[in-house]
Amino acid sequence: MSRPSFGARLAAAMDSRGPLCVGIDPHPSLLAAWDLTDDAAGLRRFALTVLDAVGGRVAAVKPQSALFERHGSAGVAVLEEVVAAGRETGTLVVVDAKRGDIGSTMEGYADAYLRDGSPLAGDALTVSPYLGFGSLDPAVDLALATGRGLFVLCLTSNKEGHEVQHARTEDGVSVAAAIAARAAAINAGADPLGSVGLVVGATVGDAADRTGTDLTRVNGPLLAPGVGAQGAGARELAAVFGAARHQVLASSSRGVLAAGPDVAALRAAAVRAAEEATAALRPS
Ligand SMILES: O=c1ccn([C@@H]2O[C@H](COP(=O)(O)O)[C@@H](O)[C@H]2O)c(=O)[nH]1
Repeated sequence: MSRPSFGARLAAAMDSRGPLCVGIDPHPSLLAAWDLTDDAAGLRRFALTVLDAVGGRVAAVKPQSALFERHGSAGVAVLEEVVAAGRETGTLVVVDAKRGDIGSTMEGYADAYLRDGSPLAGDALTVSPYLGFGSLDPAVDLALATGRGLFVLCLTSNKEGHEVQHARTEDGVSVAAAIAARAAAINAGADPLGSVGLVVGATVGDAADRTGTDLTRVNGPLLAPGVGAQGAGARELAAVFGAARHQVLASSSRGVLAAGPDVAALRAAAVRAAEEATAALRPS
């Protein structure tokens, strides 16, 4: 039996657990702070501790692939284990690997991260549209066919993102607005939310307005990193997303992970972050 769409599953998860994604980012400095070794065994302990604390309690978790890949095949094996264990908890797993390539090799990435039975396939994948939005077609097709989702980089949280994302295409439309329009076209008619989301940093201030990016028309989830360690909080979430805020999945990694390794303290930090995100994004 086919699973419901990612958009529907995420909407339900955000309604029941709050609009928070906890990033699983095993930075060397955090491993040291948790008294863990900077190797595959340390990664494994770190990531499984985070899942123990927040699995089944938050809408989503987001393992950061780079920090597993830096340990080579042993690190990737841990990422595979974390993806499977995360899905077992019922919390949605967004693999943050920011993949993007020409169409023919994008098929390979889609197969790795979005195919049923692939060990790296979570519930959604972050992808980069900067080889052209159409180059993502293999990922879009496979995600929609398997009930998975994508988060397409649109207005990223880093200070350099504007160099590319605010630039104007030959039609005079900003790159960010063009990406948002392509996602909106794929999501048209989906209820309650489409499965092709965007990444829009909680740190981007009024960039959506300045680039003419209409987030309310995307009809898909908006993954908002930048909460916590990058300086954004409830005020920024409300200001950046305005009328699109009910679509937002706020994401915090170091802001929650700094509370570890104690499981109860991690859980409490995640609950606090989820309450803050709920107050900012879903005011009653
Ligand atoms: O625009 C983006 C896209 C992705 N990220 C990722 O989110 C986390 C942020 O970690 P914090 O510790 O909460 O700063 C990290 O994995 C980034 O690669 C982003 O920050 N901005």
